[in-house]
Amino acid sequence: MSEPKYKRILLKLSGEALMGSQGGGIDPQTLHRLAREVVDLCEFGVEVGLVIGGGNFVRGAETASEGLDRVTGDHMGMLATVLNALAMQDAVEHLGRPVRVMSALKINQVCEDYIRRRAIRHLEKGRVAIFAAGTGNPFFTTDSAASLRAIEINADLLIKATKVDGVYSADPIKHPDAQFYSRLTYDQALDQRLNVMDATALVLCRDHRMPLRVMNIFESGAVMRLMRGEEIGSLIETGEPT
Ligand SMILES: Nc1ncnc2c1ncn2[C@@H]1O[C@H](COP(=O)(O)OP(=O)(O)OP(=O)(O)O)[C@@H](O)[C@H]1O
Ligand SMILES: O=c1ccn([C@@H]2O[C@H](COP(=O)(O)O)[C@@H](O)[C@H]2O)c(=O)[nH]1
Repeated sequence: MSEPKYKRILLKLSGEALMGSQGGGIDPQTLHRLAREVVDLCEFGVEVGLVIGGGNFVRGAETASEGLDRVTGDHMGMLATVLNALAMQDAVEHLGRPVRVMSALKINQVCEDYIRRRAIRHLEKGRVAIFAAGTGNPFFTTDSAASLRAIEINADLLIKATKVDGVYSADPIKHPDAQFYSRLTYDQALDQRLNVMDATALVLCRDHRMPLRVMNIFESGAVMRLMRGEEIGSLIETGEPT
């Protein structure tokens, strides 16, 4: 396929995967590999919005269980996503691709504020737009931020690139014999509590008919193959009303 199957995508990258084999932080080789893949997608003609998690640094729910105030922990988590976004901006820029970080929290000496119309303009101009600081609100996750931004920028597809190959009947890390689903509806994922993505994010995508592809972040070149028309990972869609 010489034309990409999807014109505009929102790619959600797992923060935790960025740490590579290290116990935390950012592994430079993993960062570079992912940046290369993003730039390759742009060169193929895909407009790419990115959301990167913060799990390689802080998760508010985890720090709360250790005694830190939940909202403070969530603020720390959102700032962690800014660290990842800035690192990715640098890596993408080094590969010669124009890129902008836009933050949901105001830190405009470091990066741009998130303004929807500006974000769309960046994408139209072929710049990678990295949406940092999640939704800007505590008690949410970057999965919800990814769903929100995908809908706002009118993406053709939301991709969650994570640590597993797709959606299973149960968490495949805890249940290696779980069944793989290549296609399912949001209602199925919600009813069966298939926790590959949080419920808020799934409901938002379902209600706005945003298709979601869940795939493995560690499989090099997989997003490009998807753009070339291959079936990779699991596709979640809004079912037809009964
Ligand atoms: N039914 C399921 N199918 C597939 N994965 C599942 C399922 N239930 C739970 N999971 C887990 O969900 C995880 C993906 O979500 P998680 O929020 O942990 O990661 P992420 O959003 O990619 O990372 P980060 O929070 O670092 O950005 C998978 O690694 C998998 O272990
Ligand atoms: O809208 C949001 C997004 C994120 N957070 C906090 O950041 C961390 C890291 O994000 P992950 O999705 O877990 O990678 C998250 O655990 C929250 O603490 C937030 O508060 N609001």
